Amino acid sequence: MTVPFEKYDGAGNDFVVVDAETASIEDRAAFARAHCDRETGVTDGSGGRRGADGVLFLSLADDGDPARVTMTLVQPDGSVAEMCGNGARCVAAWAAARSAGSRVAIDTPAGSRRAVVDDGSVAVEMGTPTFDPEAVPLAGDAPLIDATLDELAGTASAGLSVTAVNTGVPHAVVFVGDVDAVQIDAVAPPIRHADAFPEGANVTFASPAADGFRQRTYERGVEGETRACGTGAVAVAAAARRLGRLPDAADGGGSPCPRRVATSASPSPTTARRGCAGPLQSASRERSPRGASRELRPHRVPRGRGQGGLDERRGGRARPAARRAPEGRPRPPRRRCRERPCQSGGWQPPPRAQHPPRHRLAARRVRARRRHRSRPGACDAKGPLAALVGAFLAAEIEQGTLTLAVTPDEELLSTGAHALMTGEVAPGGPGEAGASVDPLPAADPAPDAYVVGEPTGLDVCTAARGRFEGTVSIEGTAAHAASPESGVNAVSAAGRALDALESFDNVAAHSQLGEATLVPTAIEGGESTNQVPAGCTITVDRRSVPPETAAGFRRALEAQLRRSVGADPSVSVSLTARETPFLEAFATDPGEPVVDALADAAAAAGDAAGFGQRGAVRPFGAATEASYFAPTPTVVFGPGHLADEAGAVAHAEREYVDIPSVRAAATALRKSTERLLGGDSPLSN
Ligand SMILES: N[C@H](CCC[C@H](N)C(=O)O)C(=O)O
Repeated sequence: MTVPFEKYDGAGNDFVVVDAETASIEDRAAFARAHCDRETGVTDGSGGRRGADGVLFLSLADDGDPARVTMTLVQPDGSVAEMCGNGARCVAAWAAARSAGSRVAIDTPAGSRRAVVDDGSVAVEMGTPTFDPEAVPLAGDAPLIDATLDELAGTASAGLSVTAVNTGVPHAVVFVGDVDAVQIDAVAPPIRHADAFPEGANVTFASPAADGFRQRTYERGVEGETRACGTGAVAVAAAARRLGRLPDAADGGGSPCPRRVATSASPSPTTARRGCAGPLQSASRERSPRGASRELRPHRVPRGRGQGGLDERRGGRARPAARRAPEGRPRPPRRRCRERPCQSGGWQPPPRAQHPPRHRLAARRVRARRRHRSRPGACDAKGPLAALVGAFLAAEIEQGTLTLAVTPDEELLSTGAHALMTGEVAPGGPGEAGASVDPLPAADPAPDAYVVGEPTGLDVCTAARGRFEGTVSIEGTAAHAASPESGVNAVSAAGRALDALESFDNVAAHSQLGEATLVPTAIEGGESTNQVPAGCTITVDRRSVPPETAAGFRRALEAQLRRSVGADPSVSVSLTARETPFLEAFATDPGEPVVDALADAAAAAGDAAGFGQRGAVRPFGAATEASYFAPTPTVVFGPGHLADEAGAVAHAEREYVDIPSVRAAATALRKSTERLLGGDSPLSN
């Protein structure tokens, strides 16, 4: 049998291209193994390279704009790759040459990708890179960010720092001083086959260059180095951004990192920029070596100009902000407890707060008018912050470390908490351009517990639902409404999709949080009243319960919708992109010492202040960043209420907090801290 083929080259990645509509090949893996071989494989007779980096089997749908093509890349070892950046560019050029328009929709196993072919140059939408361990995929349940793998000890790749990212396919990105000096055939295979990557990984080395990075990739499926790799280029950009290795933005601000990254027609290095603004501060208290001093100091601050206690003369490290007098006790073993209230836009005194004379405070409330949606007021979360600061300053601790961290942007993207926990300053996050911070969990020893400040009415909240927003995209084929059979109606298919959303049942009811919910909140489709609509999107709001993650939800929903809607039209689900992790569901075991200690102390303080029964252990009713700190035991606690008998309080014009409840919260936090960091601490280490 003779199989017609073409040979395409994308930035150095070369592919055999076979039109799957005209050539039917039974064993695609055997075909690819035979014809991609660099010694004995195909040649196009023009003196070019023998063999290929893979075979692209392509099916072009009948006319449409954009042209729609299904791409299957079978690699030299017979495996199928979910995505290939340079392959996709070749596919776009191939499809555009066979259709009228310049726009192409490429269906890959990793999802649908749009491409534009313009005068010989091809730009392909590359999707959103993810470090989510489930999506990479990784064997463990923590992201792999600039970390060494123990299992590489004794191999040629021992000690290399790896960052795992999925850009359609998994990549292990390794930054080195000089990519040209890397013995890639020796160094890459141990990483490519590491147990950490249950489905293997492409291994991409990168080193800084004048205008970006130089890159070399050892490809899974090729089992060798290729001359270029599009998903690898995106992986370098994503990892560089995550690790703060991108050059500063020229203007020192803004967020020029694109959400979507397109490979260009030339094999140029990848560059991207970022900028950040706003403070991130935290403070630690611990015994000095002689047990003598306590200090309040910025614990971690961004490198850069002197905001938030920075001192350039000290190489950008924090300078002490305040000290307290020596106490002269011996230093016991270190132990940490973290406290972290969040505040959008940095901490500010409550706008128009009233400060009556001290002796009259008990009967008065601080009222604050919200001037802007992103500036929460008195109870969300200035009251909780005041209580945490009060407790932090007053607590008598006998052992361990108590840290107060104040981070901005809780209401929107949680860039402050994200930086605190990962060391990564997301675009638009706190600090200067190119900032980095010391991640809190890297402290030695790691934290035992976190208390997140929120208005809980002095109750101890141990769980909360997560919140994700996603878009269901249905893509059919447009046709004249007079002959509907010649099209594929995306709006009709949306009916089947809505039914499937009703019955979506991915996760069992949670003991503390009950059922997850899934609500379609917006729907859009069709362009003209006499046309079979080709596209329809449904926006969905998911309130999740453990153990569901955002990535798991997306995958499960897409699978269910594909089952319900069928193959044509195509259905995909994407999560609304954000620069920081989603606020996922969290649940702390109510038996944890931090829960007990705070519940007892809150009950006593509430009682003493005449508030009646307080300190109940219950779920929190609003979104919270607590999942950023979990699975370390985390509780949400503070004075004030999200709503009272007269209606909404938090985020409302009438937002207020009772000063006596701020005092009671501070007392509860102080007493519970003293119990947790006292001589008879119930903490285990
Ligand atoms: N070998 C890769 C896929 C090809 C990626 C590459 N050629 C690109 O340009 O993105 C894998 O199995 O994951």
